Amino acid sequence: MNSNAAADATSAVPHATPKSKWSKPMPSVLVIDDDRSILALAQKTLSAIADVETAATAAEGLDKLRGGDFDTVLLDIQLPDQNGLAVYCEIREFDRRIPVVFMTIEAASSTAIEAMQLGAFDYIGKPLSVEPLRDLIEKAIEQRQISSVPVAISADDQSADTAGELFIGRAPAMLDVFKAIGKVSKQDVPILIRGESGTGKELVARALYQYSHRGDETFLAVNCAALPDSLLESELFGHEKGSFTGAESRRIGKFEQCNGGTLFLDEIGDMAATVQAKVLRVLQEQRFERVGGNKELTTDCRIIAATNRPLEQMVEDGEYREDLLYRLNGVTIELPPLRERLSDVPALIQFFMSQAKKEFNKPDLEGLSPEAVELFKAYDWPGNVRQLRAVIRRCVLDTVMPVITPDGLPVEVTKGRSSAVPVVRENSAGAGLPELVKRLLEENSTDVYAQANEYMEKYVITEVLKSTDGNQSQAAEILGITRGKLRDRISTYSISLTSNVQVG
Ligand SMILES: Nc1ncnc2c1ncn2[C@@H]1O[C@H](COP(=O)(O)OP(=O)(O)OP(=O)(O)O)[C@@H](O)[C@H]1O
Repeated sequence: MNSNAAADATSAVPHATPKSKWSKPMPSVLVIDDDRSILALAQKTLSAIADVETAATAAEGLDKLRGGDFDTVLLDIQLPDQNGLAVYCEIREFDRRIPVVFMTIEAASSTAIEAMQLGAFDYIGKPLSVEPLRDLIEKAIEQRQISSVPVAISADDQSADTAGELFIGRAPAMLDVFKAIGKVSKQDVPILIRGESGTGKELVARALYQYSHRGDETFLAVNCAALPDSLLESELFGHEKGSFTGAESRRIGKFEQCNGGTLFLDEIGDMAATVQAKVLRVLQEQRFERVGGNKELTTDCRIIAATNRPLEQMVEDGEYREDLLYRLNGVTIELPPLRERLSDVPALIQFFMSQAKKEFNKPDLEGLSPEAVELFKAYDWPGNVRQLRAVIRRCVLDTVMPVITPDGLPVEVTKGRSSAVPVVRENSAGAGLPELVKRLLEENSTDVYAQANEYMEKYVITEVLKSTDGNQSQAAEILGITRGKLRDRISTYSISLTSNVQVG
């Protein structure tokens, strides 16, 4: 593929480099320990590399955490008022990206191992040694930096080299989207992003956040379709201890955590009436109560919502509140499906291919043959950009040749323009598993487990979808996974759906 052509096809919202937490002069570290000598030592050791805040109890620490902007937390595993692991879980609830380093009496204690299993960044044994402590905290801060790389929106074709995600597109409809982002990101109003699954709605939400006045504040995303109604309510608004079976402690919801920040509500159409009413109240009055609580709380949280569902129709059918729809769609950004902006396909191919080439270490890969590109441009991409990305990654992973030709493309793409009724394609799996394992063993493969698992997962999902005539809600229920997870797998494995199931 001509890289210049692809470069030309890449565009951007103008421009101001997105704000980053790292523009602040010093990273900041929170140290929570009831031993004053530890606090003093940490303060002295770390002050050269970070602003250090200290807290002597869990309650004080969590308070400071919520009121601050910390890049790493150094946490004692045994605090007087709360178990360190419980504190850790609350920190994760608040912001999953903050690395937490535990301090333990015995460096290899079982609690420390448990903490690592829960996802802690690392642990360090007491008594603390100055240099290992500084090195570890530096590493943690660096990790935080890496995980906070913003979505870049750039005209630069060095796109794939950028650590963050880029927003590719030059089709007129995408330029309108970029303009809209530029226009409304600084206005503190709710925004509704509409478009089919996989068109990039979450990318738009993150770009809106990064270019807003709240770009240095919290950004949290909730997929409303991924949780059952009762859990969604508690996820969004929190709950009081004992408010329902299993509510063993108070939980702070996303609206509260996100005070001052931006909350992205994905799949906003998938909400029970009770949750719709509570969300509407937050939009109107910024007020809500935790589940099982009487105390009225307030939040200053910008809401960005997304949906691929026909909300107007749902209002007509009595499934969705009209007042909520009007509150949400004051400003709407519409993302066109990929089939309506096929001119963006070459740039997207190049972007995803360069990423995959690096990730899968395929230095000899040159690109896609012109015939293959034509087929990509002729296909209608029912799964939109997410599907295109999954197909490219699969091709790059599978190819043993420097150029990917039509032979290396999935059958739905090579069939030319796909029919309006997509198909659940037969996966020749199931019976083929023993052969696959045998072949992988013969090839001295070192990822037999991953490949066999993928093969099985694809088979199981395809079979269940066939049994439900492509109905995803039923299939998710039968499989015992959320609809969000199912959608993700369908897209990853490029499974196409129909209500009239055929075997390809
Ligand atoms: N214009 C684009 N440029 C680069 N990558 C893109 C673009 N649009 C989408 N993507 C990528 O495609 C994938 C799907 O995008 P995203 O999750 O934003 O879609 P979505 O519309 O929110 O989907 P869903 O409705 O299923 O949640 C992501 O990996 C995203 O980074």
